[in-house]
Amino acid sequence: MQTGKIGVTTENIFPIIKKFLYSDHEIFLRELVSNAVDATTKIKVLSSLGDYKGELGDQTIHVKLDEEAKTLTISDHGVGMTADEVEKYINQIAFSGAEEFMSKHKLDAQNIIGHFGLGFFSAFMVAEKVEIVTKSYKEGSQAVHWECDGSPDYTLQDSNRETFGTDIVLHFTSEDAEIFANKTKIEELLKKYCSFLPVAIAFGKEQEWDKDNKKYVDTDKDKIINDTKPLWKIAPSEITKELYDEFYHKLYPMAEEPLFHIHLNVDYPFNLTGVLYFPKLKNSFEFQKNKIQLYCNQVFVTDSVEGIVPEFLTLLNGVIDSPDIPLNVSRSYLQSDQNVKKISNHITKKVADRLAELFKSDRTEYEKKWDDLKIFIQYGVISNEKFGERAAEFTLLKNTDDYYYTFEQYSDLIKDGQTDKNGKLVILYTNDTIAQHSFIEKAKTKGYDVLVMDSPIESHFISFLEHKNENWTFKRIDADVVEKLVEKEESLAMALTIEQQETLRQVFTAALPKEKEVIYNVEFAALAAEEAPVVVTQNEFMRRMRDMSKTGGGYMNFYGEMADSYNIVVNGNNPLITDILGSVEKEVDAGLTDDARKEALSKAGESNGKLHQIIDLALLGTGLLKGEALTKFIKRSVSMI
Ligand SMILES: Nc1ncnc2c1ncn2[C@@H]1O[C@H](COP(=O)(O)OP(=O)(O)OP(=O)(O)O)[C@@H](O)[C@H]1O
Repeated sequence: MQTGKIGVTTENIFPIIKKFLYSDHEIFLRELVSNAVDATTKIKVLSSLGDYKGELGDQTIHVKLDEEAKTLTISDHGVGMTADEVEKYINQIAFSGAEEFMSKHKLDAQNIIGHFGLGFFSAFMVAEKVEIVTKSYKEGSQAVHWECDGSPDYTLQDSNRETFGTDIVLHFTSEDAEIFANKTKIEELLKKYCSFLPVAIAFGKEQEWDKDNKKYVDTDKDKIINDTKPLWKIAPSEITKELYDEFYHKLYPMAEEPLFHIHLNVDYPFNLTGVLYFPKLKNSFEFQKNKIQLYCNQVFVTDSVEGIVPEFLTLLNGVIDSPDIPLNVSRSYLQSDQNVKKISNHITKKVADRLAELFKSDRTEYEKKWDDLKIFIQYGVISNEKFGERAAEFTLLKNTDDYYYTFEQYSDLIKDGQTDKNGKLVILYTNDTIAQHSFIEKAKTKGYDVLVMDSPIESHFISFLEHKNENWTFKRIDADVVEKLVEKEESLAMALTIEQQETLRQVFTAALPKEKEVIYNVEFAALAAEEAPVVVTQNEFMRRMRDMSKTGGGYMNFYGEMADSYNIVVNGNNPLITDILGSVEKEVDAGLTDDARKEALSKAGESNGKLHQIIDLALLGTGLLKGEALTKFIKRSVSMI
């Protein structure tokens, strides 16, 4: 057996690091500013421990762009480096001085950003040459000047720099200079990645309006681009609602007031701080996703948290900050990271806790917010089992009179009147109180309660609830005639024989509008004589599958492609129906052969004005009478008058 070490030479690995270290070239700035922040934090720590006894001075980090020379300089007043340290931390890739510093001074991950000892080299993704001019804070240190042109060869020599700290100078490649040697671009990147870093970062000067020249001019004052103590790092007890709202508007300038917030603050078993906001979702969620910003020690990492937090939580807004979310790695790694999983479970729990607390402490207020919260909670219930279990206590159902009920309260309310002959609880709902008005009225007259269920994912939610509660069945209010919505033992006798129903079916079919996109099925029901002669309903199952296919996908697409189908329910006990039957029977000779009879019945149907009128009225009542059929109806009605 032979053992050995695989040889990795810098000549081979360096170009790979340069090219593939990060997918996004712009993060070089994040890395270099983070290093400057780390160096500044270190000197502060050393000073507080008494290991550094001198003055700290102004610690602002300066970022300077020379558009002409195509250079960018990042200057800090941090610990600096001795020649030996440059040798160790810079010349040896993947040796992190940050890690070493933390273990030496027994700090946890909360203070220092760097971990991997790779970030500095991201400079070579955009620069053809990088210089470091640095002087260590240690007494008697010699300042040094390091320079490297992107090949593994570097030079290191003494420098005459007098103050401790570090300047990193990037000379952009001509290609990258086109993008990055631009003030607006650098400012945009600093705002994106560094807005909440804990040390002040200056870029350019504050401007003021020059009345004489009518333009903005630079003042002497440095422009600080960041907020060094962001809200999520402040103890909740010190923050007023106004401050939370103000911070929200800083993050999302165009957004409406949020509904409420959750302040996250965990230090065991992982570190997590943050503030999450519930936006007003109304009844849509398409444009709301991906607004949570993820930070690692106040450094912006990403705003696409999909895969990192559960899907439904991406509807929330706000900031999550955790040093336990690794900065320098790919998304696929992030998703499988154990810490990320724990964090995501924790947030789910916190969100559920907060909702439960709001519900318990002020139900009236909670009910007022329900319409804006509903879609979030429904989405959570469907997609996240743990959340679903918790949400049973604070999920509400709203009826057409704007009363709100928990599941338990609602089933108590309707169980006497709306249990069918098989012992199932029939929950009636509408998704459109205006279009389904006549159905709702009928149901109410019968003593039924009707829920308003109109979110875009309502069909999924309803199917989910039916799946969880075997004893529940949901029916949209136009799924059937009111007498059949909740089926009871006793039903009225039907005045029509089977043969008469068959005759009428053919007559009705001939009179119905012929549309490509719509299928009508003629059915008979034994309703009270004074009920409408014809009612149009839509089968619950088919309709729901079609609705779900619009928001769902997968096998449900099959339903989405099918034509709309409606039931034309004929009230066999209404005198108008017996009247139409009488006139048809008079018209069609009883002794005809089957085919001839069929034809004669069709003719009789097509030419029967009364029949057309009752069908059209029923279609009109459900908003289905359109186009040519509507024009004919109006003409016919006028001539009748
Ligand atoms: N501005 C600076 N001042 C002082 N030391 C620095 C500075 N920049 C880099 N260093 C030293 O060089 C080391 C390597 O930096 P590098 O950015 O490559 O890695 P890191 O910050 O440790 O980790 P990460 O890869 O997570 O950024 C740092 O840990 C630090 O000791």
